[in-house]
Amino acid sequence: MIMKNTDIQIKNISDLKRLGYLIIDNFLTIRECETLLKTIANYRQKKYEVTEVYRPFKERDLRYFVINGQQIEKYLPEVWQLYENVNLLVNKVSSQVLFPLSNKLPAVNINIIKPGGEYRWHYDRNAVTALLYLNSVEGGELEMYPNYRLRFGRKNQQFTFIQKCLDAVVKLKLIRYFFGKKVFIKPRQGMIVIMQGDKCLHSVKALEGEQERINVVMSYDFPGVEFIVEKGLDSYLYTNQKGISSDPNYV
Ligand SMILES: O=C(O)CCC(=O)C(=O)O
Ligand SMILES: [Fe+2]
Repeated sequence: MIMKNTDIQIKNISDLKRLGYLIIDNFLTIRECETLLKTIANYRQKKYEVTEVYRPFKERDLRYFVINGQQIEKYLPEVWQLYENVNLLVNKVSSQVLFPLSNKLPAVNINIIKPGGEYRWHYDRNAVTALLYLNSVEGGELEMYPNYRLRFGRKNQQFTFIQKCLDAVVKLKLIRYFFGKKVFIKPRQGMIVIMQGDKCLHSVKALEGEQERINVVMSYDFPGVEFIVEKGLDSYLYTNQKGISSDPNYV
């Protein structure tokens, strides 16, 4: 079973709070990654659900394939187990008590980006996200502006109009250039990146070469957090449903 000892010594344990993100190389061994990749390949061979999502977007599109958390719980229990194990690590490095999301669809995902695919600029809706990279690829860097958000506060967990405006301003290329500090993280097999997803503006650069980019995206939050925007964002991220024009992260 893939079960990393979460008691590993982490030299840069304070990075999450200090920088907004933390990188642990070789969190999984090459062998563990290859085993997971094989399990995912078997899942795909059986023609279980993998949703293709393509939404053109200013500057960078959302173009990827995803296996959602409901499918993972049912058909890929080892990945669900990993999600629960990584929860311990996330609590340790954040010094917080966080939990898997109660909405299983976005809780843990396998993202598959094909050559030319990319992932739009965004904030995650949850507090902490762990990204586990199962292979090393050309291009497809995670680009991030850590701790780069002006917060106006939330009303009933719903983003206000003012928050939407603030986000739109800080996302502007020129504003990012002058006020942000961009970090590039090249996907390396077995590496895990833990970040404050709702504070770090991030995206994935277009993938180059021939190989697919496969990673596991694990989301955690405080107990009882519910997102009013949930239904809209779920169909935005996990389906190709038409007629969703604006970003349902905000209302
Ligand atoms: O794949 C990555 O590196 C980031 C994906 C991401 O930001 C997300 O799924 O929310
Ligand atoms: Fe994200």
